[in-house]
Amino acid sequence: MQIAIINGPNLNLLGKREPGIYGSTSFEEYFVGLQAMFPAVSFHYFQSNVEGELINEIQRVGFSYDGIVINPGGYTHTSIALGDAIAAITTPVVEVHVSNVHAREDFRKISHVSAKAKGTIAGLGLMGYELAVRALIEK
Ligand SMILES: O=C1C[C@@](O)(C(=O)O)C[C@@H](O)[C@@H]1O
Repeated sequence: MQIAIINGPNLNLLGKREPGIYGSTSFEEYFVGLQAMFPAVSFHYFQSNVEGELINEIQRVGFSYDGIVINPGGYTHTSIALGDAIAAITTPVVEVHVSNVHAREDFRKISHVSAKAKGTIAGLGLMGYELAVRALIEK
């Protein structure tokens, strides 16, 4: 089983960035444990701060992989093109947010991705990624 994890802008700074909101673990550290939790899954990790690169990656994996876990970062709230890319592909997508976007500024309550995703997990920290993987495996 092949699952792609796609992280959007500023998520390369997890662990350093606003640790009170996003925690003090980097994604790279967390990813080691995540892979150990699901030995039967072949993971591919991609992070970019560039909207078009995220769309290219969604298109690249979106017709052959078994699942995509995406945290689109700030593009969640602004990018119609990212939502369109998720609507265009056949691979199921689970949207993850480390923080509880519904308990923060109003602009974070809007997502151009949620309606195109199988489901959304928000506010459970990095654990959201493992829950998303479980959902993709069990569906
Ligand atoms: O960059 C991010 C991270 C985020 O997607 C999260 O994981 O909580 C929430 C977004 O609002 C924010 O722009």
